[in-house]
Amino acid sequence: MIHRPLRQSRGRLATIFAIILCLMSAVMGSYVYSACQKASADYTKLVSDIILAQQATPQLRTALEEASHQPSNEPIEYIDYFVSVSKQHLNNIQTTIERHRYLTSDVQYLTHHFIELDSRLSILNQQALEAQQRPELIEPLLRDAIEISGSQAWFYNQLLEEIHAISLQQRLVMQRLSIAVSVLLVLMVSAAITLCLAVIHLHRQRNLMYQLMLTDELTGLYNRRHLVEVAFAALTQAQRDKAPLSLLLLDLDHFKQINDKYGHPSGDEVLRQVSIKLRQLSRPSDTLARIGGEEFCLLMPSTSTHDALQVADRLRREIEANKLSDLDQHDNPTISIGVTTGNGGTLTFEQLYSFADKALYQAKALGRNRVESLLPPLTASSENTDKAYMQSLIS
Ligand SMILES: Nc1nc2c(ncn2[C@@H]2O[C@H](COP(=O)(O)OP(=O)(O)OP(=O)(O)O)[C@@H](O)[C@H]2O)c(=O)[nH]1
Repeated sequence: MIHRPLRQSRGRLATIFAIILCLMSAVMGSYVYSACQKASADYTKLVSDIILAQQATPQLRTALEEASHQPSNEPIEYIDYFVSVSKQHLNNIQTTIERHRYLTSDVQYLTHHFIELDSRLSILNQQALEAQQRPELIEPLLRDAIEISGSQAWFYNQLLEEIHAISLQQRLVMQRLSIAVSVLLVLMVSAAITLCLAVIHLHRQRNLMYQLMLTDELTGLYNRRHLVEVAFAALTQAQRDKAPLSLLLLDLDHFKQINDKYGHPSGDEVLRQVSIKLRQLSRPSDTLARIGGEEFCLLMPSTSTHDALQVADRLRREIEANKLSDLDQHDNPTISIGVTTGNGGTLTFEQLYSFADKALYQAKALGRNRVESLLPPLTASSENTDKAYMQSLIS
C-alpha cells in the first residue's frame, strides 16, 4: 500500500505538471498563431504589380529617348504619359504593401524612395506644363524623365529582392511552424493525459478518504460513525414498517490479559481474527462495527429478540470454539454479548445502545462468555420469554 503523504504529493505534482503544460500550450499556441499569419501572407499580387511596373519602365524609357531625338511638341505627351503610368504603378505597389502588415516593417527603409519618386514625378508634371510655353525646357525635361525612370528601375529591383528574401523567411517559418504544431500537439495530449490521471487520482483519493472515514483501520470493519448513520436510517425504516430492530453489543473477555501476556501486536492480531470470524458469521444485511478497543456492535434490522438471541449465542459459541494459533488454548478469547430490540417505537439509537450496554454489563457481571438481553419498557413483557429462552440456550 502506498503511503498517504506520498499519494498526496503525487496528486499535487500531477496538478502542477498539468498547469505547466497548459501554460506551455498557451505560449506555443500564440507562437503558432502569429507564425501562421506570417506564413500565410500572400505576396503574389505585390510581385505581379512590381513586375508590371518593371516591364513598363524600359518601354517608357525607350519612348522618352526616342522623343529626345525628335524635337517637336510630342515629348510633352510622352512625359505626361510617363508620369501618369509611373504614378499609377507606384500607387498600386504602395497600396498592396500597406495591406501586408508583416511586409510593411521589412520594407520600411524603402519608404522614403516612394515619397521621393512620387514628388519627383509631380515636379516633372509641373515642368511639363511650363515646357508647353517654353520649348527650350523640353530637353532638360526629357533628361530628368529618363533619370527618374532609371531610379524607378533600381527601386523596383530592390523591392523584388526584398520580397524574395521575405519568401525565403516564410519557408523557414513554415518549417518551424510544423515543428511547433507537432510540439503543441504532444503538449496538449500530455496535458490531457495528465489532467485525466490527476482527476482519476483525486477520485481515488476521495473514495479512499471516504472509506477511511467510515472504517476502522485495524480490523477493516465499519466504525462508530458509520454505525450511527446506518442505525439512524434503520430506526426510521423500522418505525415506518413497525418492524423489530435488534442491537448486539459484543465485548471480548479479559482482553487486557491477552495484551499483557502476549503483547499489544498479538492483541491486535486477536482483534483482527475475531473481526474476521464475526464478519463471516453475520448476514450481509446486518451492520457490524468496531466501536471501541475490544467492543463490537451488530445492528440487525427486521430481527426479533428471539432471533437476535439465537444469533448472539451462535456468535458466542463460534468465538469460543475458534482456536487462535498464536495463543495458548486456555487463553483463547471469549465474548460477552448484550442484546436489545426496538419494536417499531420512537427509540433513538442512544437509548437502544444504553439498553444493550446494560445487558452487556450484566453478562460481564454474571461471569462473562454469555449472552444477556434487556428490552425497552414497552416490550418488557417479552423480555422474560427471551431471558427464559436464553437461559435454556446457555445451560
Ligand atoms: N491490542 C489492542 N488492545 C487494545 C486496543 N484497544 C483497546 N485495547 C486494550 O483492551 C483492553 C481492555 O481492557 P478492559 O477494558 O479492562 O477490558 P477486559 O480486559 O477485556 O476486561 P472485561 O471487558 O471486563 O472482560 C485494554 O488493555 C486496552 O489497552 C487495540 O486496538 N489493540
